[in-house]
Amino acid sequence: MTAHILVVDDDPVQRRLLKNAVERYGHAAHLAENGRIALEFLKRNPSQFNVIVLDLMMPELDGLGFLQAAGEMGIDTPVIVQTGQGGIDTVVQAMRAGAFDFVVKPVSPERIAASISNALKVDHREAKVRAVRGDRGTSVSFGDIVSASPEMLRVIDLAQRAAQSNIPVVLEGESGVGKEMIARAIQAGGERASKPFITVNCGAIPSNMVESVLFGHEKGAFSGATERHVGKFVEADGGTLFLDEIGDLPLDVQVKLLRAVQQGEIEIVGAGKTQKVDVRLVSATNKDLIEEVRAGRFREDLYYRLNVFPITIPALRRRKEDIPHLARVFTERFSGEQKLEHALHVGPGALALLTAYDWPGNIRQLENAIFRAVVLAEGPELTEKDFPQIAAQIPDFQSPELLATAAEPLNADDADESDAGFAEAYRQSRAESALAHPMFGGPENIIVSTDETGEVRKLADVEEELIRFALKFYRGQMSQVARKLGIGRSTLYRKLKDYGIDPDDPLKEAA
Ligand SMILES: Nc1ncnc2c1ncn2[C@@H]1O[C@H](COP(=O)(O)OP(=O)(O)OP(=O)(O)O)[C@@H](O)[C@H]1O
Repeated sequence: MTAHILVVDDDPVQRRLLKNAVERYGHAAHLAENGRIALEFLKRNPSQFNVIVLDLMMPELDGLGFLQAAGEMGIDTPVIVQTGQGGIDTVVQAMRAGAFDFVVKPVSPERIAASISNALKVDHREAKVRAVRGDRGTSVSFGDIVSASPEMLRVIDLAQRAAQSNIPVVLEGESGVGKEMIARAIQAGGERASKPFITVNCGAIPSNMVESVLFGHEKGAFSGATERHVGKFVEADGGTLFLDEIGDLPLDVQVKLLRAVQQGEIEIVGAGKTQKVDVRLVSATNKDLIEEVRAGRFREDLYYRLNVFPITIPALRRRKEDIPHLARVFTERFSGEQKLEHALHVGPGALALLTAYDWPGNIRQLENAIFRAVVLAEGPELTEKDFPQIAAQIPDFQSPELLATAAEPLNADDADESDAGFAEAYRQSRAESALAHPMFGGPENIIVSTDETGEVRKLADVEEELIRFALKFYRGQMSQVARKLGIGRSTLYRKLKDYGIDPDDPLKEAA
């Protein structure tokens, strides 16, 4: 099948090279000199192209501007962005804006062809997936939030307490750490669960519109106000208003927000009177708000009003224990959404790689990486080969095949800081496993059926080993362990007692 590829690049040499590469692999190339011209093509015929190859640095409308505008137009053609060396921040932004893949310039014809071929598979299969993803609904409970690290368990504990009252909460954390997810869980876990949850991205609204968006306006309130507009505060009445990127709120609107918080009333633009509202506020920021106060960009009085209950959600690289769990949960979910007959597994190589990476775009970036890997996977297991972009960014990543050598002595000098998480845990758990079960020094994830004399082992011994393994595997999360083993929690506790297993240290032999 001939696919139609739109190449958007302001550099004529690049355009020609990409055109040649695209045509060499049997596709038709269409060329645009910048984002504006590309958008015009799309306006004329939104489904004309199968894949878009987009330069990020362009005059008139750059790559990010194009992605945003295309998203607003509902264009869902997979976009491959081209970036210069070291432009990881822009790549993260591009991925966030919906890009499918990225290639680093200068790009070889083979690399761009492979990326186009992947994007074409997504183009075919993803339409179905998108429909399912769109249906997932927005209701999130605390049970949906994957958390294994002590840091995240603490966040959940604080958030659950906040959910019990109407206390204003500020969620702090980098982009993609899960602030909105926690905000939704707070709403769903409290008495306002059945009431509206309204989100406003304060950073995305033009500053002259913020007041009208938040508080609404009457018809004729200002030139262009041809209709009455209901503001977000009124929409959220009785429920929760999630103010995302609160640090971007203009100072004059901050004064009005302060009144809304202090007195529970708002003034609709052009109405000349106030209106009572009952709104629970959850705010989020990826800025250091106190720093914004010091710099005079955020009102101190509003800061103290909103920040009654601050919760900081750490970046994913600070809680690497969560990565394997998130990876498994996302893989299972996307396998289901893809309607795969059997859910894919995440192999140890992939887990080690994903854990070694620092994820500047946090959980959103991990989720997108797994989504793409599941869509494109060929076999029953995701391996490190399914994450080429991640692998390319950790050139000294140690292949897990090497790590899998059981009693290999640990050499701390080998692992740099980013490797430390899973790779170290993996080696340690293998070493511990070999110590605790010296006769089963084979790969950790194998339960051997015969003992050293060649006879079949006792059922109880195998059961004990499996329970110890499951406790380690699910990091002591008892309800998950019981569920996965297919037994009730009370049965699990009885068995722990019978076998003398300490759930906090499952590999320790009973005294
Ligand atoms: N602990 C978690 N378990 C499962 N999924 C998560 C978790 N945290 C975040 N996610 C998923 O990661 C994605 C990003 O999360 P979310 O939008 O809540 O982040 P955010 O911090 O609000 O990002 P931004 O600041 O960019 O708005 C979402 O798809 C969310 O469902």
